[in-house]
Amino acid sequence: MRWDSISNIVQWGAQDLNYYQKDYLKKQVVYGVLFGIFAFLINFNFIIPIYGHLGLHMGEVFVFLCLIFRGLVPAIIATLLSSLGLFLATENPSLLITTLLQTLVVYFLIRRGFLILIADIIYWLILGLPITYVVITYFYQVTSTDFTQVILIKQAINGVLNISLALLVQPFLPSRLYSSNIANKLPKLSSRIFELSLICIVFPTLLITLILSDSNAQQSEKELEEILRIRAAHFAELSSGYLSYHKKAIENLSEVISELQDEPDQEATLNHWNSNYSGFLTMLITDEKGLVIEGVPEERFEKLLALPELSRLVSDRDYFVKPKETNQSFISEVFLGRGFGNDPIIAISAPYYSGGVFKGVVEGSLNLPNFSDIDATGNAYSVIVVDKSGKVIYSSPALNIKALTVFAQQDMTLAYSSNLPAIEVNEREYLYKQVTTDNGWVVKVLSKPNTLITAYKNNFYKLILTLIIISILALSVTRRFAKQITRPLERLVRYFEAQRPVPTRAMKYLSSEEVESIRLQLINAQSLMIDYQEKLKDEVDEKTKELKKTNEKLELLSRQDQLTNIFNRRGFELATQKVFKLAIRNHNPVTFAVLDVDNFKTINDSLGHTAGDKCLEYIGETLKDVFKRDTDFVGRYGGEEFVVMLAEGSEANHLHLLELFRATIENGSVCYGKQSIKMTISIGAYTVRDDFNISYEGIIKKSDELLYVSKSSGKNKITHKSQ
Ligand SMILES: Nc1nc2c(ncn2[C@@H]2O[C@H](COP(=O)(O)OP(=O)(O)OP(=O)(O)O)[C@@H](O)[C@H]2O)c(=O)[nH]1
Repeated sequence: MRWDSISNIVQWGAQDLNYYQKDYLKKQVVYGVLFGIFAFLINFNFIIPIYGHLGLHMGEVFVFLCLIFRGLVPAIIATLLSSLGLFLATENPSLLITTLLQTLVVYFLIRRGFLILIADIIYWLILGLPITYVVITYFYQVTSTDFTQVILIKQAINGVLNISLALLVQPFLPSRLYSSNIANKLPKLSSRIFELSLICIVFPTLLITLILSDSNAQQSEKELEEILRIRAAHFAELSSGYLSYHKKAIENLSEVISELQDEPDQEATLNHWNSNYSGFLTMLITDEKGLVIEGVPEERFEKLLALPELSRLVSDRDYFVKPKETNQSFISEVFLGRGFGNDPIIAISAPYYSGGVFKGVVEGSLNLPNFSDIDATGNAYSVIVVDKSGKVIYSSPALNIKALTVFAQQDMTLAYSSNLPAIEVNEREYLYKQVTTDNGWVVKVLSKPNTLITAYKNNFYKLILTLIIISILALSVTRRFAKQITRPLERLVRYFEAQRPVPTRAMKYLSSEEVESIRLQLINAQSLMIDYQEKLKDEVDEKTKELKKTNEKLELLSRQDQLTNIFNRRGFELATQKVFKLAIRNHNPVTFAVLDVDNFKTINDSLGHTAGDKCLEYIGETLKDVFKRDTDFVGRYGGEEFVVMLAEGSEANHLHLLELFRATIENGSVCYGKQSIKMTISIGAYTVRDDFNISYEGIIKKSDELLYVSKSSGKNKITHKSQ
C-alpha cells in the first residue's frame, strides 16, 4: 500500500471522529440550554415566598437533573442560565458563584463515589454556608446575627430541597435523556436504597416543616402586630385620658375663677389646683388682654413679675387667642415655654368670665416628661407620640429623640417581615404599629425585629434538628432494610462462588419472590455446571491418556528403526552410552562392532529396493536372534550399516557371537518371490579389555577403521582388535 493512501485513510478516520465529537458536543450544549431555560424560567418567575421577603428558588432542580442525566458541561450551561434568572429576580450576583460552585463540587464528589444528596450536604457545610455568610455580612451588611443564621439555614435547606426534588423527579424522565454515568463506579445496592429512602423522608419533611415554620412565622408576626396595636391603642387611650383629665381640671379651674373676683383668692385657688394636679408644670391666669396676672409655682412667677410687663403678655399665644375666640377650652400643640419656664410643653387653657364677659384665660402647662409615667412599655417596646404638626411630644428614652424635634419618618421594608411596617430611628430598624388619638396625635409603638427573627430562627433550628434525627433514623432503618434485601442475594452468590451447593431449602425469612427465583436458577445453573465440569474432566483424562500413549509411541519411534524394528542410531546411542561408561568404570570387556552388508548396491540395483529392504529386515531379525542378552545391543546406524555392542562376557565369547552372526548371514538366504538372495557381511570389531582409557566416540572410530580393513581385504570377514 502506498504512503498517500494510508495517510488518506487516517485523515478520513480523523474527520469521522471529529464529526462524532462535534455532534456529541452540540447535543450536550443543546441539553444544557434546554435544562437551563427551565431553570431560568422557574427562578425568574416562581420564587416561592416562605418568610417575609425570603423565598425558595427551585430552578436548580433542573441543573441537578442536567448534571445527573448529561454530565458536567451541560450542567454548567444550565447553572449559568439558572443563576441569570435568579440574578434578574433578586439582583443578587453572588448567587452565581454559589450555584456554580455547588454544581462543580457536587460533580467532583459524585465522581469520587459520594451519593448526590450527601455530596450536596457536604458542599453546603464546607463551602456553601461560609460563602453565603461572607456575602450577606460583607456585601449586604446584614448585622442581625439571628437573621444571618436564618438566611444561611434557608439557603442550605433550599439546596437540599432542590437536590431531593431532582432525585424524586429523575425516575419519571425518559431514560433516553441519559447520556452516561458520571460516577466512576456503580453505587452499592444498599447505598441506592438508603438514598431513595432518605429522599422520600427528607423531601416531604422539609416541605412540611417549611410550610409549618412559615405559618408559625406569620402567626408570630400577627401576634406581634396585635401586641403593638394594643399597646399603641392603650398608650393613646392613657394619653387621651391624661389630657382630658387635665383639660377637665382647667375647665373646672376656669369655672371656679369665674366665680372669684378677688386676686388673693385666685392665687390660692391656682396654688390649690397646681398641688392637686402634679402633671402641670406651671399654671397661670391672664386678664382679658393676655397679661399674666397670676402664676404658679410662685418663685417662677415672682421672677416674671420682676421683668418688664411686656414679658408677661401672652396675647399672641394660641392658648390665649383660641379660648378667647371660641369660648372653649383649648389644647395646644407642643411648644417651647417662654419666660415662665423653658420646657417643651402642651398648654391647656380655658376662658373665664365675669358676668358673662370674657375676663381672661386660665392655663396649665402639661409637663411632658410626665408621659414617661404612662410609658410602661419596658425594654422590648418603645413609644413615640407625635403631634399633628409632626413634632415629637414624647419618645421612650431608649430611642434618644428629643421632644419638639420634627419626626422625619423613614418607612422601609424589612426582608424578614411581610405584614408589619418598619421604620428606621437613629439608624436602627424597628417594626411598628400606630394609632391616632382623638386630638390628632399619632402614637407609634416600636419593636426591635429580633423577637420575630428569633422565633423564625428557632423554628429553623428545630427543623434542622428534626431533619438530622430523621436522617439518622432513616440511615439506621434503611441500612438494616438494605442489608435484609441484599443479604440473601450475597449468601447465594457466596455459595455459588465457593462452588458449594446452593441450598435447596427455601430461605423463607428475609427472602423474597425474586430472590427465591434466583436461588432456583442458581441451583439449575450449578447442576449444569457440575455436569459439564465432570464431562470435561472425563474428556480431559481420556485425552491425556491418548496423548501419553502417542508420546510414548513417538518416543519409541524416535529411537527405533522402522524397517528392522531394532534401535536406530539415536536409540542405540541413548541405550549404550551409559552401559558403555559403566562397563569401562567396572573394567568389564566391551566389544563394539560395525557391520556392513557387502555389495548391497548390486542387490538393490538388480532386484529392486523392496528386495533390498527385505534383506535389511532379515539382517535385523538375525541380529536379534544372535545377540539375545540384556547386555547385547544391536542397532541400524543408517543404510546397510549396523552396530553391535556387547558389554558382558569375555572377548572370546564376543568374537564367537560375531562370527556366528557372520556365518548365519553367509549361510542363510532371503526369499524374494522366486528368488533366493544370498548375502555376506563385513565386520570391524574392537574390544576394550586391558586399557580402559577410551571414549565412546573413540571405540566407534576404531571399529569403523577395522570395518574398512575387512572391506578392503576381501569382505565377508571379521577384522578384530583389542587392547
Ligand atoms: N533397499 C534399501 N537399500 C538401501 C537402504 N539404505 C541404503 N541402501 C542402499 O545400499 C547401497 C549401499 O551401497 P554402497 O555404499 O555402494 O555399498 P555396497 O554396494 O554394499 O558395497 P560395499 O559396501 O563396498 O560392499 C546403496 O545402493 C543404497 O541405495 C535401505 O534402507 N533399503
